[in-house]
Amino acid sequence: MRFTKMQGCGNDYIYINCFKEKVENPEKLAIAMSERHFGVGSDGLVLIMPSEAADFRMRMFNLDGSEGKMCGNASRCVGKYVYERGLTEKTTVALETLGGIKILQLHVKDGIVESVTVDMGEPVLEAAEIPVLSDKHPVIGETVEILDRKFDFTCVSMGNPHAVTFVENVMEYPIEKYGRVSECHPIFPDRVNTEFVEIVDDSHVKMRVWERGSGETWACGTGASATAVACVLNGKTDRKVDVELIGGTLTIEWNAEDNHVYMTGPAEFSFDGEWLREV
Ligand SMILES: N[C@H](CCC[C@H](N)C(=O)O)C(=O)O
Repeated sequence: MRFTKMQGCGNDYIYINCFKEKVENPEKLAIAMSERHFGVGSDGLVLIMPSEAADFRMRMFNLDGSEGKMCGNASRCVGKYVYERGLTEKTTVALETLGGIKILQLHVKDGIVESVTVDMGEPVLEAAEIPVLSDKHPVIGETVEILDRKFDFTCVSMGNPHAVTFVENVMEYPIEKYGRVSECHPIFPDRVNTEFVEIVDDSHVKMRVWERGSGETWACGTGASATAVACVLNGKTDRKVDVELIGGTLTIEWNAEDNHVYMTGPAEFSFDGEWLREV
């Protein structure tokens, strides 16, 4: 089975063109292919599929085999893939996901998709829809005890659940120690993606993420979007903010007119390959 490895800000996935390949058990395949030693090595698996409701459909699976409802970095890579591999000539592409239909704006120069802007839709702030067990609305400053520390979380869904907390010196922060526990904390019935955010100034933050189902990744598009919303809700930044991640920078704008969150960032091919194992 042929596959393509791509990454957006270092959040790397294996992409399979399901117009040509048949995937029987994506959960098992995600686990097998994502494994670094016996497999390809990645943060998970993304299926590019036909859609009845949009131009294309994307299903994404974390490296533990769990299916994510939406993936920001993968949606940009899908946009680049379908255009440069000739599946579409459109530069505005509708992508069906479990988190709804997302509109991708491909920024093309000389036939190459240099970056993509994704309309991530409106942030969801109702506790029950995130979901998080909290009686706050919006869920700002929800104090949760994790190991030896108390964290104040701002919770947002971008189609998938996020818990954002503000820290100092994020690049040195022990996020595995705390992220691994917050991921499975009982107040998050569907588990959660946890973002640790350091404010640099009104339009620039640094963020690291412990992702549900994948552990620390070098970038998270839905997480960067949730981070921008949390920063605005807490009065820490403007509505347009550069989110600096380990693997690169995403520009996020929470538009005051339409309440939509827009994410702009890169997408890159790494290599094509052929998977030879029966899974
Ligand atoms: N781990 C996430 C899915 C991947 C999201 C992230 N890689 C992104 O770019 O948005 C979840 O289970 O909700």
